[in-house]
Amino acid sequence: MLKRRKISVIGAGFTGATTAFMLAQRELGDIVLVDIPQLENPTKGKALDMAEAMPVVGSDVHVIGTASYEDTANSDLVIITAGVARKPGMSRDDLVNTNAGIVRSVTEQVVKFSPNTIIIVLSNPVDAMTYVAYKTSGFPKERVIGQAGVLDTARFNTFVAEELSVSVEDVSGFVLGVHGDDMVPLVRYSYVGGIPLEKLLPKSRIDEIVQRTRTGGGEIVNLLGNGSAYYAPAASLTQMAEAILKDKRRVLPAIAYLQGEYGYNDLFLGVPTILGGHGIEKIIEIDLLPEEKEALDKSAQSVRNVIQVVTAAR
Ligand SMILES: NC(=O)c1ccc[n+]([C@@H]2O[C@H](COP(=O)([O-])OP(=O)(O)OC[C@H]3O[C@@H](n4cnc5c(N)ncnc54)[C@H](O)[C@@H]3O)[C@@H](O)[C@H]2O)c1
Ligand SMILES: O=C(O)C[C@H](O)C(=O)O
Repeated sequence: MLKRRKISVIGAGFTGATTAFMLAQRELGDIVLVDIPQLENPTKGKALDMAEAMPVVGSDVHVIGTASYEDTANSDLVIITAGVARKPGMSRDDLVNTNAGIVRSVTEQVVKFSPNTIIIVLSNPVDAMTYVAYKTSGFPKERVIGQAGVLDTARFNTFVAEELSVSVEDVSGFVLGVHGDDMVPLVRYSYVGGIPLEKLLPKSRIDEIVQRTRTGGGEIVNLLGNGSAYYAPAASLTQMAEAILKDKRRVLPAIAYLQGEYGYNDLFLGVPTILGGHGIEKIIEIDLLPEEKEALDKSAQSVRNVIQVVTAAR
């Protein structure tokens, strides 16, 4: 008999609820949506509403809402979205002190009830929050992963597809590094239908798209006015979850623990990975030109600066 998969989504706010719904719609597993005790009823309400959509979308999964981590026991996958989101004028790094405490306490509970699970972290500043989850969990490195690159690459792909008036399916961008303004969109490794992007657009236009990608999260924060993006982040988490739960071995950018790869140690940073049933199956190392490595070094340094804040505060 096939075993039903269990996915817990911690944080039932904009990204958590949207992710739970996308996962349920895709029939990837039973969903446990968790938030704080003060929000138990709204969390139950969101979950019940989603469950009642399943007959319409034709998906046989259970969705429950709860404030009790016992309900998350033996999850195959846990997605952490708990924490505060930034407002206009803030950087993601401004969230570090509040969210480090939340991610630490959530991870402790997750690990207590699901010692064999895989964790994907979304909470910002996500590179450092993935580090916090890793250190708190004591899990092997392949089972703690951060989401950034799928979203940042999706933004890049969106802008390129719009510019060239082609299908988004044919654009294959490549964004590495920190989830922040120092991220590294690698134009040299970006293609449209197999054709190098540099052959299709002038450098000046590509530079504008790179800059818009770097500040893509902030563009949405400014438009929303109170909160940050959630549809594209939820879609990105769903793609990563599917790769893991179906052991697809997808080649996707993810925030991974580096031990020597790209010349960095004891650091979480966005790199190309193979995502499969064990989590990060492999980190792919690619050749970088000196200026690309310099940009990645800057990215790595900005993650280190935030990690320092987290470790100094302990
Ligand atoms: N990495 C990325 O690409 C990316 C993308 C989007 C959002 N984010 C980040 O994800 C986080 C969530 O964003 P959002 O838009 O869903 O925010 P939100 O405010 O809508 O939801 C956050 C939820 O977390 C809950 N929460 C707080 N403390 C908790 C705890 N201890 N246990 C359980 N739940 C708790 C809150 O009650 C709230 O419901 C933010 O930090 C945001 O910056 C990251
Ligand atoms: O921009 C944010 O604060 C949220 C998220 O990291 C994003 O990129 O949309």
